Amino acid sequence: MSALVSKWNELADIKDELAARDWFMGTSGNLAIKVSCEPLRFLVTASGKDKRKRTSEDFLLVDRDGKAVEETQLRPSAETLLHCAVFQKTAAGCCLHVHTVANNVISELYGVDGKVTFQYQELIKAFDLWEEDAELTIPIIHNHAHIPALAEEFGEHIQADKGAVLIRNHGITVWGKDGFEAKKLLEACEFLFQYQLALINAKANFK
Ligand SMILES: CSCCC(=O)C(=O)COP(=O)(O)O
Ligand SMILES: [Zn+2]
Repeated sequence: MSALVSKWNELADIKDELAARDWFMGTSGNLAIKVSCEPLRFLVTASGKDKRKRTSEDFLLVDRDGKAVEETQLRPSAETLLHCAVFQKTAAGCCLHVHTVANNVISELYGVDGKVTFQYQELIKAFDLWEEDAELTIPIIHNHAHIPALAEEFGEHIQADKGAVLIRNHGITVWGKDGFEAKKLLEACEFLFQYQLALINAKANFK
């Protein structure tokens, strides 16, 4: 099997799993997986599609600038520049972006601080934080309508081969060395967000 087909199938499987969690509401979300380093080529979701459906037109191959490599009617995701930033700056192999109610509410609650921090939570180990007092800090950036500006600010927070950034009242983008790691990090983040919201709610109702 060619690298392209194998990466296509890997990304399609991840897309199905995230769809099963209902993380692609209203055609939101976009996914990317690296196919080659030299030259940089990656598969990215086509823009505006219902990502819960599996079709032969779900992804297209783009270059390091996010431009389609072959003639196609498909448009790369409107947010392809964020995936470009990840693949240009790191050795990551996969980058996932989803909108969920939990990640949007957390981004609004903590948006004024520009970050949200988690400590004494087992699941921060997904980010290789093993010390008992370790903290996971996720930056929260402004939701610039101008995608190059969004990608610029996003890029300032890409400091390792794995990471996560919240975009205020928009969604989260995570990346990791491969599809398995990126999905693990995304699930860990969503767990932490849901926990935090449940805790705030429980405390408000605690007599
Ligand atoms: C309808 S959601 C608005 C665009 C967005 O934020 C998103 O994640 C999906 O855009 P795409 O171009 O990747 O379909
Ligand atoms: Zn989005």
